[in-house]
Amino acid sequence: GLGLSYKKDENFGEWYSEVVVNGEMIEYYDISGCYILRPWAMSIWEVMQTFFDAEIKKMKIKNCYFPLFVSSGVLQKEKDHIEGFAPEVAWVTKSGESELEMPIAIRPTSETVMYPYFSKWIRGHRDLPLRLNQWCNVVRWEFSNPTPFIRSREFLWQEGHTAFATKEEADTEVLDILELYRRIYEEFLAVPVIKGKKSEHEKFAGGLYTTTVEAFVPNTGRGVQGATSHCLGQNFAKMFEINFENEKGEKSMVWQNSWAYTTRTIGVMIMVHGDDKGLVLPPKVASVQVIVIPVPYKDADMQGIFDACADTVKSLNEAGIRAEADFRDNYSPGWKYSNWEMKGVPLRIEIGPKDFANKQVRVVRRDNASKSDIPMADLVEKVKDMLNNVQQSLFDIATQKRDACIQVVHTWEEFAEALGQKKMILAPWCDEEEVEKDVKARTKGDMGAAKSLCTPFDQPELPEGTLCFASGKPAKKWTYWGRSY
Ligand SMILES: O=C(C[C@H]1NCCC[C@H]1O)Cn1cnc2c(c1=O)CCCC2
Ligand SMILES: [Mg+2]
Repeated sequence: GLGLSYKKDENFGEWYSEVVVNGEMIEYYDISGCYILRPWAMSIWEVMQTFFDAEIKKMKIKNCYFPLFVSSGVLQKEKDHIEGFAPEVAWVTKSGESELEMPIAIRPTSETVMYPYFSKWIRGHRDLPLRLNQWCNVVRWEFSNPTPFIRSREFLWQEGHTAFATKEEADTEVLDILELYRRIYEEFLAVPVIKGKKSEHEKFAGGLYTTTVEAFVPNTGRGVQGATSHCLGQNFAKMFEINFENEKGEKSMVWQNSWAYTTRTIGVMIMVHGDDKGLVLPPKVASVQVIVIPVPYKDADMQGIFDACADTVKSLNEAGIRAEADFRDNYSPGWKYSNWEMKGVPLRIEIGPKDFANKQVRVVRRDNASKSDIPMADLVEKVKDMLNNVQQSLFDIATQKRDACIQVVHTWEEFAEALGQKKMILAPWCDEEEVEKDVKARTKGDMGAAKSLCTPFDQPELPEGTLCFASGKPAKKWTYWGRSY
């Protein structure tokens, strides 16, 4: 039938797999871990891309495109960068029937593709800052359970790669980009995130430090890294000899950043807002914000009703609202209601004989199913307000639900209990990597181990003498912990 056969709160994994297909976002593909992004998903990616691309252009960052393929020698150049990840790298070994002389890697990320050319292009301080971005796909042959949008073997992203003369400039840009990522989640996807720094153990090994926006999925009690903005320090400059002559004529290495967000953003939004009727799309990213449906009646003036629907769509479109009408004559209104609810369209407008006679329309909100009758004369303003209310309400409710999952703890017992309750845990930590590894070891299990998610920039008060929840040593900071994707 039309509805979902799994409930979000009972079978989350099955609910998610079903809702991404029934909502016409994803089609499963015959290669495991690879998915077809249908237009209903691609349009969301494009809304975010339009915003982010415009913002980085304001920062004088330029788009480029580097090859998909990486030669083996270059890829192996940075051992710690690749060491832990080697099994994830996909290789081309043949063309047709013949073996390639040298296997060629498919980019899992583009540091090693780009940086030999950064070295060639950057000679003097006038060549700095060099700030490039590319919108592309990358391939990582993941083995843990593939999940549409959240963990796939190929995904779309943007990857920014920048080089500066000073660390200060790099540090500033890291946070400027992280703020854009926060805006993507909170202003577009209506998903609350926490800005913070990754631990030494969780950061990108090739970099100096990693900042992150951390989201959380209440249903699974798992944190999810929403996007990352790294300062690479001078590590890659050393490796790839990216030097410049500064104003004093001295030769020095550049300071670099790299930053990315991916199509994982869409999966997080679905997990947070979706319900048992299907997707629930925040208006900002919905390619159809309002669907207008004629409600036929046996001897009613249907032409008048169809015209009213067309006029409604026209006036909404002229006001910049993405509206469509569903005139398909082979489906009942009831079928259409369920179909567009499954696809998560924020507002539905019904126009039947009574509405038409009273020069009003019936508006139904997808997020809370509330109904209201609006005079046609006030329609555009009222719909604009309703769309803003839906956007804000989705964010407020998601924030309340996320906050309800946060548990502050001081001892291991409290930590273990909160973990069992699928919480995101805020705990005082001594900031020692050995202790972090110990937490992972002590929480290993079939649900996956707990790990540090981030040390929030917004630090609560840490009273003198507070002890680390895991080691009992003097705590240095408050850190979020939990299971993650
Ligand atoms: O990709 C990065 C760092 C950086 N890459 C560029 C964009 C920002 C940020 O993601 C880390 N990383 C993750 N995953 C992998 C690699 C890797 O370098 C390399 C090998 C395959 C898997
Ligand atoms: Mg990975």
